[in-house]
Amino acid sequence: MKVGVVVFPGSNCDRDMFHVLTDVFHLNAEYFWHEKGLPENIDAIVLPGGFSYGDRLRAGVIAAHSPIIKDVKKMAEKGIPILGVCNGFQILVESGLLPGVLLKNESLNFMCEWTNLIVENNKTPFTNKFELNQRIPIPIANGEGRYYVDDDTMKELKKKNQIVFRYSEVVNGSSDRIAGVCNEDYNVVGMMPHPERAVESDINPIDNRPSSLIFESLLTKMGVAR
Ligand SMILES: NC(=O)CC[C@H](N)C(=O)O
Repeated sequence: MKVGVVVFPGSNCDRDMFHVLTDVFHLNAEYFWHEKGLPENIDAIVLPGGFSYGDRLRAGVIAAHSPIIKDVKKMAEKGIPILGVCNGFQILVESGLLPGVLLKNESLNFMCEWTNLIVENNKTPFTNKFELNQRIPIPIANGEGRYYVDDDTMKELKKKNQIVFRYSEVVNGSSDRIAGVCNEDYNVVGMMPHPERAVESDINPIDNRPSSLIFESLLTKMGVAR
């Protein structure tokens, strides 16, 4: 199986993500520059974090108009697992693949700290190894991390079980403490915290096991034994 890691001008977590996919989880991964198309033989896609186009206008909005997004949308329709992390999540909402928008944190500060997530939906390709309500210690690093949806969309999200992760406490003013959501088919997931910074014990002072389950869920979904 092959995972495509999409790279935009200003992506800066692409190598960390690639390292984790290949060196930690022994997956076959390949970088794809945003101006290119995606080949048919891609089994999963990751949009990594960073500052695409310097977060100009609004984080993720310019990257959402990149040529590669057309192919990402086609893959999403086919049901291929797609994960957006931080700026990747911002790009997924700006491209319309996920509902809502990421606004500046309530504090207006860039926030770089450890948070705790609670798993709210364990039926996605990135959460199938979790128990519901399982806690994930995981770092955030963003300026525009405040997830916002209007009341009607919030009702829909709840009805369709599209809230995947919540912060255990108020972190940045996100609607309903939402840290990650999925599309109606559950195959497209976006999250603000960085699992690729939390799966190795030497850089995770708390517990690297829960974040690892995000990648192990993908392995399970793809039928890759571990
Ligand atoms: N870590 C990242 O992906 C960068 C954060 C993001 N572009 C922001 O500051 O909102």
